[in-house]
Formats: sequence, C-alpha cells, structure tokens
Amino acid sequence: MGRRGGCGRVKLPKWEMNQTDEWRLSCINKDFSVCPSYPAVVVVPKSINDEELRRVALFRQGSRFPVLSYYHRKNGMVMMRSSQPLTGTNGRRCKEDEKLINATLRPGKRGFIIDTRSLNVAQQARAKGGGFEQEVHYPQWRRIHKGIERFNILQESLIKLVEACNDQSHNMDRWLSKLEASNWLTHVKEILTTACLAAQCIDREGASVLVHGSEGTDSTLQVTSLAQIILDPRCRTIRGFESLVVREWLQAGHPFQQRCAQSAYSNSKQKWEAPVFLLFLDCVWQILRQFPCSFEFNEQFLIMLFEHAYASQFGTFLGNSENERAKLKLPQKTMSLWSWVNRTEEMNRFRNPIYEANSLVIWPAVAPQSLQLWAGVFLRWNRPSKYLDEAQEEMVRIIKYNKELQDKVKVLRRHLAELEEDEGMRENPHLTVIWDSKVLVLPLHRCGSTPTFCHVLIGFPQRQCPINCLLSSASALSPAEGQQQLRRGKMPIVRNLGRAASQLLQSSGCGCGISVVPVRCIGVSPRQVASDASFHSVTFAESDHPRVLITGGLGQLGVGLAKLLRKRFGKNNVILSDIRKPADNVFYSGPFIFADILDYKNLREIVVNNRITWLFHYSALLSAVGEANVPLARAVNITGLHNVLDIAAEHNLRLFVPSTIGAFGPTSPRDPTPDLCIQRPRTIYGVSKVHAELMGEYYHYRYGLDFRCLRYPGIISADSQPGGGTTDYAVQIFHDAIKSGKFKCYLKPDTRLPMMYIDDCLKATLEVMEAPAESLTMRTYNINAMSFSPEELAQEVQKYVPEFQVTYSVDQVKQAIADSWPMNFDDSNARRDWGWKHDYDLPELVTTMFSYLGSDSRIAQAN
Ligand SMILES: NC(=O)c1ccc[n+]([C@@H]2O[C@H](COP(=O)([O-])OP(=O)(O)OC[C@H]3O[C@@H](n4cnc5c(N)ncnc54)[C@H](O)[C@@H]3O)[C@@H](O)[C@H]2O)c1
Ligand SMILES: C[C@@H](O)[C@H](N)C(=O)O
Repeated sequence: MGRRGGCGRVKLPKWEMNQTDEWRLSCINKDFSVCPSYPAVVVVPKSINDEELRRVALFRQGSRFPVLSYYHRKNGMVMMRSSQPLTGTNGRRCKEDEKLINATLRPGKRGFIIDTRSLNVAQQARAKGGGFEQEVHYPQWRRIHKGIERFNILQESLIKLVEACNDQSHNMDRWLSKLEASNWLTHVKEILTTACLAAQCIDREGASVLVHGSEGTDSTLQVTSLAQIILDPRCRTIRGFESLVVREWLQAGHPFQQRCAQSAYSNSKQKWEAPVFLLFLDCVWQILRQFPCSFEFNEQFLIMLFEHAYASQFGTFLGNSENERAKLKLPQKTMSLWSWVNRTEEMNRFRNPIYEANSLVIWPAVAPQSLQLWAGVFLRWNRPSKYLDEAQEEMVRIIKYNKELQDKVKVLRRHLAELEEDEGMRENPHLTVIWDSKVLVLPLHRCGSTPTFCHVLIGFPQRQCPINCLLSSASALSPAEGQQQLRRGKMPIVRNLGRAASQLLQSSGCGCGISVVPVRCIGVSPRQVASDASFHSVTFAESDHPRVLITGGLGQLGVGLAKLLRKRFGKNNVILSDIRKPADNVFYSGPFIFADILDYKNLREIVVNNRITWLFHYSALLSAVGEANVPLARAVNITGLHNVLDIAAEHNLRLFVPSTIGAFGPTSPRDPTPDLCIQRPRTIYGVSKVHAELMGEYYHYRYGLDFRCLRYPGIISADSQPGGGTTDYAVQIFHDAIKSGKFKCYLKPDTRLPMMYIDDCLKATLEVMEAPAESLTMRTYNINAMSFSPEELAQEVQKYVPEFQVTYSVDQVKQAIADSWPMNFDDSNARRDWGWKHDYDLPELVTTMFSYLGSDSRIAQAN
C-alpha cells in the first residue's frame, strides 16, 4: 500500500537550501512548543540564532515568526510569511524581530511587507494587541495594504453563491444579480491581485517580500502559494503542486479541520468555517484557464483536492496543524492522499493532455472580464459531464495523432538533410574515418600533392583518382588493392584506413585540414563532417535543429554565419534575410527571404510561417555610416531592434544581437575594457548598441526572453566587404596591398583597437548560442582575440609585400570615434563561463587573409 498520511518532515525543494548560504534549517520547534501551528523544522535567516527566534515568536501573533516561504532562483529574492506583530497601541518593538526581517535583505536591496488587511483593519487590530510594522523601525521595507476578506464574509459569500447556482427560476436577471450579490468573484479578484503584487515585487522589482495578515494562516497562505504558482513553473506540475499544498497549507498550519468542517455546499456555517482553501483552488483554476498549456494537471485534479479537503477517506487534510496530526498519530493511523493520487492510473486521470512545460513567469489577467465562475465546482450538478468527457477523449486522441505525425515529420526531415548532405559530399568530398572513438575528417583533394603522410589524394570510386600513401602505409593494402576495395564499397576501406588513422593520431598534426572530433562510439557515418566545424562535437543521432532566421544577412558577417549554421543545422533550417538583392551564389546557396526589420508585421509573419526558433539580428548601420545618417541609424538600430525584441519575446525565440566595442565611450576604461563598466558612447551606433544590450537584458529578466549578446571587436574578413565601420581600414589594407602595394589609412598610425578574424567571431556566436543557459552568468559578453594599430598591421603586411607603403590621411570623424573606443577587451567572463577561446592572432590573421586574397597577386611576384 502507499505512504502513510501526514508529513513529519519539512517539505523543501533541495535547491532552496543549496542555492543560498544565507538561510538555515532550524529545529527550534521540534516539539511544537515554540509555535504550535508551525512544523517541526523551519527555514530562517542564518544570522538569527534560536534564542533570538524565541523572542521574535513572543512578538508575533500565535508565535508565527517570519519564515522562508519561497526563494526566487532567478534573482535570489525571497518571500517570507508570518503573522502580525504584537505592537499594540503603544507601538511595542522587538529588536530581534527587526534584526530578523532586516537580515533577509541584501545590502542596497529593499523589501515590501504585504499586509493582507486594509490599513483600517490593521489599525483597528492594534486595539486588540496586534498591529503592523512601523516603517521607521524597518527602514528598508515599504508596507502595502491589500484588503482580503476573511471568515464570515467569505462564508456568507459562498452560501449566496451556492444558492444562486441552485436557483431553478430560469430567470437571467435573478441569476446575474444573485451572482453579483455573492461577491465571490470579487474575492477571487482580490486574492489574485495580491498574489500578482507579491510576484511582481519579487520578479520585476527585484525585492524581497514579507506577507502577513492577522494570524498568517489564511489569506497569507493564499497569497504566498499563488505567487509561487505565478513565479515557479515547478509548482505547475502535479508533484510540484502537491508539494506546494503540503508546504504552504498543511505544514504552514492552515486549520483545515476548522475551515472545512462541513460540506462547502451546506447553507449553515459554523464560526470557524471559511472557504479559504476553496478560494485558493478557484484562483488556481482561473490561472489554469488563462494558461491552459502551462499546467501539468487538469481541472479534475483541483476538484479532487477540493473534495478531499472537505471529506476524505485519507488522513492528509485532517487536523489543524502538523502538531495536531502528530498528536493524533495520523501518519501512522491513516493513509496519505498523495500515495493514492500518485499511482499511474490516477495520475493519468489528472494529467493535462495539452501541457507543455513553460519555464516563464506567467502573469494572470485579473480584470473582472477575465475571471469566470468555476462551473466545474459550482455548476457541477447542472452541466452534463458526458459531452465534456467525450470532448476530452477526442482531444487526447487528436494530440496523440498529432504527435505521431510530428515524429514522422522529424524522420522525413532527417532523411532530407542526409540527402542534401550527400549531395554536398559529392561536390566537396570528405572521408570520415572513425578510429579509437575519434572521427577523422579527411578533406579529399584538398591538400595538394606534398608527399607527407596525410597529404593524400583519395578519390571517390566514380572519380577514379589514385589512392596512395595513406592506404599503403596502413600496410594492408597496395594502392591498387585500395582502389579495388573502394570500388567494392566503403566498409573494408574504412576498416583498413582505421590502422592508418591510428598512426595519424599518434603523429603530430601537419595542419592539412584533418579534424579530429571525439565521439562516444566507434561507427561509420555516412554523413559529411565539415573540417571547419571541428569546434563543436559531432552527434550522429541528429536531434531537433533550431529553425534560424538571420536579419541583415547580406552584410559582412551574415553570409558567413549562414554558411556555418547550415553546416551545423542543415541547409533548409537557416534562412538569410535582408532588404538588398542577394548575389546569385548567395541566392542559390540556401533559403533567402526579403525582410525589412522596420516592417513589424512582415517580420512577424516570416517568424511564424517559418517556425523560427533562433533569430540572429544582424541588421544595423555601423559606426561611420550611422554618423552620416543619424535618423536612419536611429530607425534601423533602435526601432528595428524593438520590433525584433517584441517578436522574439512573443514567439519564445532564442535571440542573438551583436554588440560592439563601439558600445563604450571615452569615459570607459580602455585597456582593457571589462564587461561591466561605465558606457557613455558618443556615436549613434554606440548609443543604439548600449540600448540593445539593456533592452535585451530587460526583456530577459522581465519576460524571460532568451537573449544572448556578444560585443564583437572590429571584424576582418576576406570574402565579404565591411559595411561602413571605423575598423574597416583593417580589411581594406589587404585589398590595397595586393592591388597596388599602397594604402592610405584614415586613422593615425598608433590608433590601437581590438580586432578579430571572422571565423573566430562566427565560432563565438554559435558557441554562445549553444551554451546551456545555466552556464551564462550574464547576457552580454566581451569577446577578444587581438589588438593592434595600423602601423603594427602594416608591418605584418610588409612581411608578405615587402615594398608595401602606407600613408596617413586622418579622417577626423573616424579618428574621434576610434579614440573613444577600447584599445583592448577583457573577455575573461566569456572564457570562464562558456569556454571562449580564439584561434587567430595577428600573424595567423595576416597569413589567412593573404592566402585567400593573394593567389595571383603581388605576393607571388614578391616571392
Ligand atoms: N563587422 C564588424 O566589424 C562588426 C563589429 C561589431 C559588431 N558588428 C555587428 O554585427 C552585425 C552585422 O555586421 P555587418 O558587419 O555584417 O554589418 P553590415 O553593415 O555589413 O550589414 C548590415 C546589413 O543590414 C542590412 N539592413 C539595413 N537596414 C535594414 C533593414 N531595415 N532591414 C533589414 N536589413 C537591413 C543591410 O542591407 C546590410 O546588409 C551588426 O549588428 C553590427 O553592428 C559588426
Ligand atoms: C567595431 C564595429 O562595430 C564596426 N566594425 C564599426 O567600426 O563600426
């Protein structure tokens, strides 16, 4: 049989204790002598000892001293609950109480005390010895009063509502006026509003919260538990909700025995009865109705809890506190409701078929129009459940069928990607060899004919190319035999190549483009693994890929990014977009779409129709161009960003927005510039990028947007032209060196700026997008590779073009911009958090640029 009733242990999710060293478990109440309505173990601030707790207990009604109710992982803020302080008319104080409450705030942080009574009621309470916290003694705390009704008012409300629901007169006016007179939905609204307020203080204001009314056993618990449902997705799962009920109602001392003494539908109520828990469940139902996919449980689960709170064959809801349940030996004598509910067959009854875990905070609407009568409880005898059950069954069937279709689509997509990649392989062949849990990717026909061990030419059978030393050195095959085996099929060749591969792995690499990628099992992949994709691990079982949109994709960086992402995620999963006309080679290399980021509706349609999940927002006017046309820069860089942010938040996209060294200004530290420092740029470009960083982070914290941002240095590329930046001289210099051997530089010779080769920039972009969210301690990172001045770059270029000459004709606008920018970036956070590492320093950059640009150039003449 299942677990026994009741719960002796305090119910705390593990992380709450692990994540903070500011709180501790206290067993001060182990025999329930300090506070009879509290559980044996409570969570309190570490800086308060048990002796001090005892004194605080004497200062609070029913000894309910402030305890931890919820810890908000996202920002470390907390929610506490207690009963009212016993200040009385003399304004009594308790130093330990003040110490405890103030101890829960971090330096510089503020808190809100949410008193669930109106100010009037709270003031009247002083005459009976109760009261509220005087702000002068709790200076970092602000008190807010929210009048939630209690006891007889709630009882009367329920009696009237039940009567209205049983009215048989079939008269609409009568029904509506009775419903209104019951005031039930007003109570629902008040409770939900107060819970939203508590959640808002914690999540949006970044403040901690203390909730109490008088006793702290009724409206306080409604507010603290609803706030957790809003804030914490785990409370929206079946198990999570059960824990919440145990923690915030049973262990927190809600007197179920008194409040739910008779049937909720009865029209005579005893003094201590009140539908407090029913109102809580009604509020949960209202949220569930507004967010039907965000809850793992269905309405039936809430109705079941409502029924058991009033009448049950289980011991869970008996007694008024843990203390009473222990005294009555309920855990030993009765069964727990949870042991029954948590059996698979029961769970299936309570599962919500359209549930999709939603990690976001959910904000219910509390406007009167948004709230409805809970027909499942109050009109349950009036509505025929047969049709509802049938509709439910049909929905489950459709969802199951839809899932089967989705699985089929996944398989077909995989096949399609494989076919596309095979196509790519024929055009640009690689041979993949698996050996000793490593994948060797041998680029065929790539390394020239130098007769070193791995500089081999291996052809596909259909190309009839010679097989030479690699196969021979495997000492198993002569080139002719190898050729023969290739004609027969892949497997034997791969087996024999394995031996050669083993030697290759032991020998030092010669840099001919062979990449070695660890995998978990030895096998043979028919799939192409691109040699320049070696920075990410290769998974043979292709999982779901993101669907990517790149805005402003025809600029210096977008085409290269699309190429990289298409290799990683498949050609058709990456859509390039821009307002310009793409060159033919770009147009035919993969999906392209016209998208103006200033056209919100069109952009939204593109995102929806293409099921986009990741968005790289590259559209922008760069620094020099931006200064020349400020209104356009403002529109593209700021209004365009707003459009993108809204669409990304609305459709739950992972959003990458590049920032820049230009986001810093003359008052920022320049050598090196850390991630967090003063940012007062003097260009519209820089201002728009700081704005983008802040807006993205704001949307992240406010709406849970998965915003990721890197501050790029000046980017240098060979096969794409820069779009009008201050750092562009470092690209033009190569073209001019090759073309004419001369270069006129618009910056002073010693103007030092951070720079990066494009491959490093794109690699970092993909890495930060793939980094697990929990590894990111910030949302905007500097990335760095090298830093040089025009004269240093010119010296390096002269190694390839010895007669190269540079003259300087300073452009005052660009010089002023460059002088206000960092000279060097501190990117230690990126290196620590997600393992950022650059590959190109200045010498490698220059070599690579010349090898791309210089085949028929002056280098050839110089050499
Ligand atoms: N290239 C660099 O050195 C560098 C350095 C730091 C940051 N960045 C950032 O990286 C991103 C890409 O840079 P890039 O060098 O490729 O820029 P780029 O200027 O070369 O390209 C920008 C693209 O945006 C497009 N665009 C302009 N207005 C548009 C609109 N209304 N709708 C859609 N597209 C529009 C342009 O047609 C252009 O193709 C930019 O956000 C830039 O600020 C670049
Ligand atoms: C640095 C950067 O953002 C761009 N290359 C510019 O100079 O404007």
